[in-house]
Amino acid sequence: MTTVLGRSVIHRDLSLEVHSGEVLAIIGGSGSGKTTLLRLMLGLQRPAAGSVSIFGHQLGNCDAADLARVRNRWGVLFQQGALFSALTVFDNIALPMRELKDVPKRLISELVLLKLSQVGLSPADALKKPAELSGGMIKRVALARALILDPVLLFLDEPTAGLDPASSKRFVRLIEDLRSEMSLTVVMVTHDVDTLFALADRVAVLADRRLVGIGPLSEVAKQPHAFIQDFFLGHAGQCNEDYIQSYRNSLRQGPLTASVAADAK
Ligand SMILES: Nc1ncnc2c1ncn2[C@@H]1O[C@H](COP(=O)(O)OP(=O)(O)OP(=O)(O)O)[C@@H](O)[C@H]1O
Repeated sequence: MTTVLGRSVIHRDLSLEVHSGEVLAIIGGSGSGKTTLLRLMLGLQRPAAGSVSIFGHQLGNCDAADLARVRNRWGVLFQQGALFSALTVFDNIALPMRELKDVPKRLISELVLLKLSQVGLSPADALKKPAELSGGMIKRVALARALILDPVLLFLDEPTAGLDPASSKRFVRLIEDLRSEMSLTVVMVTHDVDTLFALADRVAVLADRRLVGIGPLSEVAKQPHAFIQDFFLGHAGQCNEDYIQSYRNSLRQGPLTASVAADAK
């Protein structure tokens, strides 16, 4: 696949496959085309050459009904949460269900409250507006909205950006819990090494308009490309299976409910 924006070639002959059930992380320097790649996968942008296929459908060839069906099988967590400031938490989360039109009101209510509790928020939070929420809570509400249609695929754009280290750890743990509970496939863009250690099964590295590395973190981190070496600088001793496993185990310790309360504004 080749992507051109304006006069610039952003990706040249790039090929990427996402495996069912995995967490694939996309990393790369600023301006390397990570967000553009995500937008291509979401059908928000078209490649100049090549194609994007998802659930057996080629995005460029789908009619509106097929595209809607495909979109209903994925959820997206945008970088800033992208909540509507005029809507309550409840209405923000309910939005994708209301767009389906024929879902009964009572079912919408039940599902919104269920998703709220799944992301560690209380029914009282449903009445709040985004301005009344902490950064960690905004991410949780945005995640609840991304999951409201029970997707099989979840896209995360910089899921921990803007969170302090403790909130970031809590949010990563929540993603991991939900991922295993819901058997999700996850594609995430991140620049945060801790988030990679915590979640990624495979890492894809964008640089020089192409993928300069793809595979398990422990293998990718060994590759000599300058961006990869800079990215993992100071983490060389940690990029091995034993460290990654013990880091993941340490994140799982302690009750989740207590840590959720710490995100409250
Ligand atoms: N609409 C556009 N027209 C022309 N160039 C664009 C457009 N949108 C983005 N670009 C350029 O495409 C390149 C890739 O942008 P993109 O946002 O995908 O990078 P990124 O890796 O996500 O960067 P960051 O980590 O800084 O968010 C950048 O050089 C950007 O300037």
